[in-house]
Amino acid sequence: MQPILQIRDARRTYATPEGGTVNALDGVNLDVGANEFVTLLGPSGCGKTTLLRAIAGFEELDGGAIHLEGADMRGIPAFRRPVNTVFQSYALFSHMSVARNVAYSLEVAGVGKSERMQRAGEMLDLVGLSGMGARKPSQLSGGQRQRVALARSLIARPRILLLDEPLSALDRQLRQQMQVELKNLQDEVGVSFVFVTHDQEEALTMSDRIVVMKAGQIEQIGSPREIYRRPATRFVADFIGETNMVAVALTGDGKATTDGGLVLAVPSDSGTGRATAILRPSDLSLTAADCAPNGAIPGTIRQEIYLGSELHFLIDVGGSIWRVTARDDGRDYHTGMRVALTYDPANVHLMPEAV
Ligand SMILES: Nc1ncnc2c1ncn2[C@@H]1O[C@H](COP(=O)(O)OP(=O)(O)OP(=O)(O)O)[C@@H](O)[C@H]1O
Repeated sequence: MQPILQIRDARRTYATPEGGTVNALDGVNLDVGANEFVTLLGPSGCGKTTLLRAIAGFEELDGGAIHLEGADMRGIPAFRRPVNTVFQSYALFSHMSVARNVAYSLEVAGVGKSERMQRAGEMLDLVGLSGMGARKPSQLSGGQRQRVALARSLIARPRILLLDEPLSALDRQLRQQMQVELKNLQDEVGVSFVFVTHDQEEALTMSDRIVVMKAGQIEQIGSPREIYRRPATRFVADFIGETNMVAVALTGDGKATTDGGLVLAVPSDSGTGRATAILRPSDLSLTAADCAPNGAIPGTIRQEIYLGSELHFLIDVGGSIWRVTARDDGRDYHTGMRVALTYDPANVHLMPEAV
């Protein structure tokens, strides 16, 4: 099936006031399918917003091409593209009613009032604001205003909705609620979403696929599970959640040896040579040193961090610090205690050492 959005070798260089240049987009390739929720994730300055603005038509590329529904977008102004954008600051018209805000693009397009109001009502139902059309934006909460902005963007039935950190102004609880709602809404309306965030948890929660960017390039594209479980590079492993990374030599018999002489069990088909082994803190379990099974990793608790139902531990393993997340099982673990770490070898992910 033809992708709705095709990006080929997109390049954009900015001249900086300091006299240098920045490659904001440095050869980006990406396809987005119909009804897909794709998230652009990466640290500040990696090029997420530049890519979104190039898709929307607010920014020209220096090289490469963007196709929407098969059509080359070069020279096509923003308002003629089958996309709409939701920004962090929702920029509603404060003097207009909520319904009129939502219907504004239809008003500009000359659609008659009764149809406008009917469609605005449908959109407000969709985003959970039934009956609030007569209010002014100032009479709504932050989360409700963001929903009005969504309704306003969806009313013109774009094929793709671009969302630039739309939840970042909301407090944590509302934000988590809106993450679930936004994903449900996207399923319901069947529009492709390209969502920008630097919040990895948000990306994992909502996306069908995550695009991890670094310095104008794509590091990895994959499902949330692939990105979390099988990071392609150290950068991705580090950026998505907490990680234990250790350099090892694979000995080919389902074993690997760290530079400190520790022997780890790894998946049996792992081959030989140098590699980086990755173990997530939640894949490690903690036991007291005196009841450790064979092959457990010995260590000493350096710090214990209490987080309600979970405990986080920093464990000294032969001079390097490993992170472990454990459920609070009521046992008395304390700083300085000798412990052992156990794990399922199938959960050890191996990466080539160089990346
Ligand atoms: N108009 C501009 N002039 C010069 N440099 C720019 C301009 N716009 C962006 N840049 C630079 O291009 C790079 C990418 O910026 P961009 O806004 O796309 O990053 P981002 O990933 O969206 O970051 P953030 O998460 O902070 O919004 C940055 O190094 C930025 O400083």
